[in-house]
Amino acid sequence: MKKTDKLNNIRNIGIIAHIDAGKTTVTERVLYYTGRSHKIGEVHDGEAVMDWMVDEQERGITITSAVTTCQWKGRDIQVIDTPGHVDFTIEVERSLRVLDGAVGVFCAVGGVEPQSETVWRQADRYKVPKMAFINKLDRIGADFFGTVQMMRDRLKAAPLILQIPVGTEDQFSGVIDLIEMQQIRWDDDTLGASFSVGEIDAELKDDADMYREQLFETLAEVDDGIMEAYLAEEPIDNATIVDAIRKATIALKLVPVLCGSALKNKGIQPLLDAIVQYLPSPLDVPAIKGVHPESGETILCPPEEKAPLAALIFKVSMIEGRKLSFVRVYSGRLNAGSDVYNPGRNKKEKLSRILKMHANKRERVDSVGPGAIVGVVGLKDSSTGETLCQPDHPILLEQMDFYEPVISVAVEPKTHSDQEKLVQVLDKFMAEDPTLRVREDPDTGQMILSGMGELHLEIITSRMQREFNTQVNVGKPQVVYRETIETRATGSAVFDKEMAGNRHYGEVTLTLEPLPRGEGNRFASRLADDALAPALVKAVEKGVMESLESGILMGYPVVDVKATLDAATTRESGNTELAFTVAASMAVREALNQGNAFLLDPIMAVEVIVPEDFMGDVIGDLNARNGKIEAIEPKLGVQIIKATVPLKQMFGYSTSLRSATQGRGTFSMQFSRFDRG
Ligand SMILES: Nc1nc2c(ncn2[C@@H]2O[C@H](COP(=O)(O)OP(=O)(O)OP(=O)(O)O)[C@@H](O)[C@H]2O)c(=O)[nH]1
Repeated sequence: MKKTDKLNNIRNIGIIAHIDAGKTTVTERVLYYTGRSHKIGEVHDGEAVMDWMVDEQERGITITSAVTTCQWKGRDIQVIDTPGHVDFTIEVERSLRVLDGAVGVFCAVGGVEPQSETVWRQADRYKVPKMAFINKLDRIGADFFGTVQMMRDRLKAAPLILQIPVGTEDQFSGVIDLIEMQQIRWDDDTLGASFSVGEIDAELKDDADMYREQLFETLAEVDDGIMEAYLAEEPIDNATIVDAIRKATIALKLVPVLCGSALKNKGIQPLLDAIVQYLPSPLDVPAIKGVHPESGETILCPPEEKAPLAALIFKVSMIEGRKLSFVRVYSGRLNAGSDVYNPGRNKKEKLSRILKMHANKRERVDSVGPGAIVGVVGLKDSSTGETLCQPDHPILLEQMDFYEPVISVAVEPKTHSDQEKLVQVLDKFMAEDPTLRVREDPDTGQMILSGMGELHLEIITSRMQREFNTQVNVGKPQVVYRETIETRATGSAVFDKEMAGNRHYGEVTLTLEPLPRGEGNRFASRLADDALAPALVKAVEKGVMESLESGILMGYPVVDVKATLDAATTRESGNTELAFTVAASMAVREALNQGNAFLLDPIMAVEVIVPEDFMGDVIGDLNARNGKIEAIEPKLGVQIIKATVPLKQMFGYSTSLRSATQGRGTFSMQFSRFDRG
């Protein structure tokens, strides 16, 4: 087989969905029908192959994205299972970075829920071509066409219906394929492994004709060839239709829609066919770009074996005490036993093993090329979001933006032996999860964990106790703030000490001034070039930046300030970097004291969906919580209220919304920015 043929055969896909839409069940069925797993694990029995962490089994939700490779009709499909809870959007983003295509799974009863919208928009942002699978057609209240309409309204997607369901709720028996114009019926006795393809039932023929007509109309709108043939009423063969759909999907113009019931084993094989037919191979997506770490010059990473290596670490997991890094190769080859270079850390690393992943089972391989997504053992220092390349061809792939942790809890070890374990365990968690931050409270000595949301921290503290047998008392969740200053202020400090027989001297005057929100921190020097040795200016900058890591009010990071070095005094000898770093840090603290420091609240973007009747109460409640209403959009009998609200006002919101709307309101929220609360 030619190399390009091999790349053509790869489909790197993710399954994205709202919590409970059925991603795990769909993935399970995919593994079953592709022959990699011989038993269907039901999520509600806590047996699913992908959900292998105890916590996930107990909660029935998928927390960690696991990648798994399977084969379908000669193609390699690599599935990344992504989490649906908004606390874990970072995991979703990480996976989206390395995918070439995605399947959105929707529940036919719940339709497109706010969190599916969030994930869908993230996929849009990364320009990921998508398909949709409308699941749970066997459930009471299932509404296939209603869900398709919601895709138009809520996701602003252009759905292309390729199948219509036959029967609904407990009568759901199969689908009509609108391209082949055939009816597919699944055999319940073989868990859906066998199915028959035959003529469309007479009473469904008219519907099928109408939806096939619609399919052509939709396709003709985005494809000139189809348009011409359609207008001229010429016959269009199926291969041409498939080809046009593939092009439109990859060009992000249309979203092919399929349907079924994963739990009842219906609809999965055509979904696999469609993944292969319509979603892109690594050759079909634009080559990603990186930059040269020094010159900043743009470098393209074509999916070619001969090109220099460019690979991205998108996840790090600690499994059985070993660090396993998940890597996507874009260009070149990754070879077991070889050295790779991490330019972000200026470090060489050795790859000891490359593993193809099947949920928690692994297969060793010697070498992989472009398009591969594999687990790698042996990387010591590299972490999530970093690039691996060849030392003689350094490249930095774009950094991923991480979300701010906004909630924290204090944890206290229960016994002395727990105390010893705690630090090690936390180190492991931090290696896996860049959104988790840990610091020690200087006053109480407690460890403070900060994360993306209450559930995120709950899962971490519960894994700590169960997987690592480290028992802790967990405090109440607290909001994580930032600190900044209101007014410009100056600080001066001298550090003059003899330590271990050496004199250290440094004297610094600097000014802090407020910057607009979201600008971050900056450092500048106003000194003439020869006034202070460059190494000492660097030492001042280091002191400033370190000092800004914890503010004077409550020890939260200080943001949005500019520090300018105004003056520095040296002596004949003893002008050390250490002294200038410490003096700078002391000067910053003085300036913070003078600058009217204040707290910045995490402000959340909140979206509430309520039936019309309850709108007044819900808006009143949001106002009472110091929220700002940004938009109100009516939609099919409900109102979508978009608001920004300080996180500290959102504790207990779900209970209060439930009682204000007789349980009919739903909401989602996401971190927006730090600002005055
Ligand atoms: N009736 C019915 N139930 C289904 C179907 N697919 C999944 N379920 C059930 O819906 C629940 C959620 O399914 P999961 O597969 O865990 O959903 P998920 O989207 O992976 O959820 P998270 O992992 O929590 O994000 C489970 O109880 C499944 O058994 C379906 O086609 N029909």
